[in-house]
Amino acid sequence: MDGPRRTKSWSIHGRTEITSLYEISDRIGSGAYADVYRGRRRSDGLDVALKEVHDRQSASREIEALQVLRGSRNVVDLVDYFSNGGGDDDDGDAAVLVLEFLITDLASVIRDAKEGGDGRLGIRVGEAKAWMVQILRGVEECHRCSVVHRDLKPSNLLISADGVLKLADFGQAIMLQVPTFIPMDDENPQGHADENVSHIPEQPLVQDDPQEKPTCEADYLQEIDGLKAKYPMETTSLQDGDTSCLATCSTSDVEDVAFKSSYYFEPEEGGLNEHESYPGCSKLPDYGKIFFEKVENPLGLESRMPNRSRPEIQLVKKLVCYDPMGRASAEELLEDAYFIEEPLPVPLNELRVPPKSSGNDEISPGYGGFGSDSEFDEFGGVDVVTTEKGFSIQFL
Ligand SMILES: Nc1ncnc2c1ncn2[C@@H]1O[C@H](COP(=O)(O)OP(=O)(O)OP(=O)(O)O)[C@@H](O)[C@H]1O
Repeated sequence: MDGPRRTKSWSIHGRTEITSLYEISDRIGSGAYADVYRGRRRSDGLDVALKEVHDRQSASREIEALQVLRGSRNVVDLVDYFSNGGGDDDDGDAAVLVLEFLITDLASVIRDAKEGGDGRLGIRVGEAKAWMVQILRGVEECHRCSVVHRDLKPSNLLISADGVLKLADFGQAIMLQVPTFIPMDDENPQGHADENVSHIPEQPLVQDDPQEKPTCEADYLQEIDGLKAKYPMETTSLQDGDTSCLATCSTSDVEDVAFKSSYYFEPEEGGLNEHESYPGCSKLPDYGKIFFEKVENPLGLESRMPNRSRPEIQLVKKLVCYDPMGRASAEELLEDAYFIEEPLPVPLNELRVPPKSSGNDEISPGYGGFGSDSEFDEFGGVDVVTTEKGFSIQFL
């Protein structure tokens, strides 16, 4: 007779090194790679979320990134972690991250605003700005530490009861240079994270020499080849990373390690060409894999965003700029005129923080699923068609 079937939830409840320190209660979420449980630290009653990650690479990426980002106000705090014991998910000893517990997320805020929770429809401009500033601060903190999140979406932006927004879910994150590790036991005298750590990324997630920047096109292409060799192409199903990559218009998860961002815009004879919108884009490794349907008589953002202020439209333009050299950084955007014009960002205690609600954006959408995840609705639907070269995206 077969023994009892081991389920995913069995593993965390059966691990005494975890249950001796944390009381584990309900499962509060699950995603492509993880099950998340609510918990309480036995020593002091701290509310935590225990994230059991069923994928080694995702776990090591998240642990590395969160260690580097410890102390960042707008990034979820990694309280502790337990490495996996060498097996994969089915061995029942997945890595478990102990995170500060956050009660809701931005997807719930948006959903609540659409449904008119609290008797008010929509998000006031001052509230939207306050959320945006916090997102930008979180992104700026990541980039300052050379962490690229690659999976930003409303359900990965968690929010505390007092309105502090924190970037979470770093399972797709990459490090662009060697991180300075802060040993967990600096702030954790019990030292159990250290004892349990067998965490060594299967593949290095960092570049060998962060100082060496490509100086010319040949160096740049050589660097891309080197990175490709170092991070072989993964064959993954359509998970979050792919979706995020789609949002930045790249086609694979791993190839975009440092520089990837490709667009294919079929130039017209004598018309708009790559020197106008994205100089050098044809030299990028994935050039030609994605193309957009030609837009006849483009109307411009102004017509799609009626009744918006000029700084607001300018801000969006800075965000959607094709050329990464022309695209604004989070640091620059934090200084943007939009955030100092009236109405100003509201103080955190004026933000509406509705309870977490479940919606269809909890599971990452596939390529066809843009419409449910955010305010893409405002821009109409998206039609994605597989083609011989890759796929084409048509904004309807
Ligand atoms: N620190 C936390 N506090 C409260 N809830 C959390 C926390 N971390 C995660 N969750 C909940 O668990 C869900 C899944 O977590 P997370 O997004 O990190 O997992 P994932 O498997 O990487 O998900 P995805 O499919 O989005 O990649 C989240 O949407 C959230 O509802």
